[in-house]
Amino acid sequence: MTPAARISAAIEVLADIETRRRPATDALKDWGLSHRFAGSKDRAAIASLVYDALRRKSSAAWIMGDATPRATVLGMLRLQRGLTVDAVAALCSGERFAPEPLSAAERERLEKADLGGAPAPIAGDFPDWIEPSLQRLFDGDLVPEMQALATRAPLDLRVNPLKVSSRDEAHDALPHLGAVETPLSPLGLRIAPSEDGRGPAVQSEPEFIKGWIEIQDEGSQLAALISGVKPGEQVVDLCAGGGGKTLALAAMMDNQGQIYATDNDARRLAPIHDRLARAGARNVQVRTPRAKADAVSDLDGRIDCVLVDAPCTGIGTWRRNPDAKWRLRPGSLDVRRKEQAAVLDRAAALARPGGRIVYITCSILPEENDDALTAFLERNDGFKPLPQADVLAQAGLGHLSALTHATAFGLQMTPHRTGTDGFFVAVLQRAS
Ligand SMILES: C[S@@+](CC[C@H](N)C(=O)[O-])C[C@H]1O[C@@H](n2cnc3c(N)ncnc32)[C@H](O)[C@@H]1O
Repeated sequence: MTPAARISAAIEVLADIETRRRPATDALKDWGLSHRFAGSKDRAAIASLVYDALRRKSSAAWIMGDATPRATVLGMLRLQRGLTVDAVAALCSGERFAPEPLSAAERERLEKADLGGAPAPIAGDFPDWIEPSLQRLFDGDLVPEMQALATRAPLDLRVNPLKVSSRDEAHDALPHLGAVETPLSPLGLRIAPSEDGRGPAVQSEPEFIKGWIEIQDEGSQLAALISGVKPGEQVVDLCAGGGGKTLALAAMMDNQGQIYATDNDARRLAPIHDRLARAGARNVQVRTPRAKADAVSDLDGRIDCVLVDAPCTGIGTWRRNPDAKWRLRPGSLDVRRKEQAAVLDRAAALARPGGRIVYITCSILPEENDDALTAFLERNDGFKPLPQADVLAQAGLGHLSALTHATAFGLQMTPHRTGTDGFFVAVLQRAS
């Protein structure tokens, strides 16, 4: 397919997403099935155009004065991809499979590409109903923060010390990936986003298969490190899901002590077994829930560290999943808040006297972070939040203090401040 034909296809897919209100992945899959001549490079390039258009949906529509799929894609090419007006016009030749030529009005709009005077939800490309919440956290930085969350994310890897002696060794074994060291996590390697949005096939690399590396955002790596778990501790990973944090914790503990990994959704937990085996993590007991029974009821009051990687809206990962931002509804935030209260209360019973709860979300909404903890502390006396400076110093991550947003109870990472996904972390200690 020509680059122009890919643009026509992206406009078609966006129209499908809008008219049928369906997830981008479904619309892209259907498009691929009904256009079998398109190769994998074409499909990846079209997906990348669609996701970039979703990243900049509001701002692209604003500069074009028009919210149609065509206008959104044209505006995105200018705003997100930095194409000149002539380059956009050359793609819109009107020839076979190419979009129609630019109108005089479209040309004029693209020339100006003016976001001056745009309200924050437009300039920062987010749904306007979350503006008051975001304003509480970001205040004057709201637009740059949200613009950073509308960019493409790099692909981050975590080097696994259970399998490889140093980050350098892993880096040197994978020169063709063009990775560089992440600036904040001592275990991270970073592959910059490619122009066409296609990432390298990391999972096919022999070093991945041998367990030397895992795919994990630097923010998620830091959240695990901030937990400060040590060899010999008793740890529950209460929302272990596919085990991203569990693997990081096992490496921090050098396979000594015990991690109990569980989740209330057995299906989410399923991939953890293969991942643990590949990573050489041997101190993890997976507790798969059976029916409604509590899989960790025997551990109440015995645990040094309960990791709560809570279910959340995932707003902090919008760089990777821009479709989600336009699908978020107040009702889903309410559901997540109830789940957060439930997992926190469950964690409280597991912590031993003097033990700690590490509360993590990949959200930037105060409702899911400090507010959830305020309500928890009101329901559970006997816990107190530990000062972030102390927590970071203990974890050997003092350099994060100046970079992250300090909140009432924890710290907030963001793409703008830390170049990571938007992770929140707070540590609460149970009285001895
Ligand atoms: C953010 S995800 C976990 C990601 C995982 N820790 C990782 O690093 O890959 C949140 C998880 O919480 C689980 N969850 C939701 N409510 C829960 C509950 N009441 N008890 C335990 N797990 C719960 C969800 O099934 C989901 O897998």
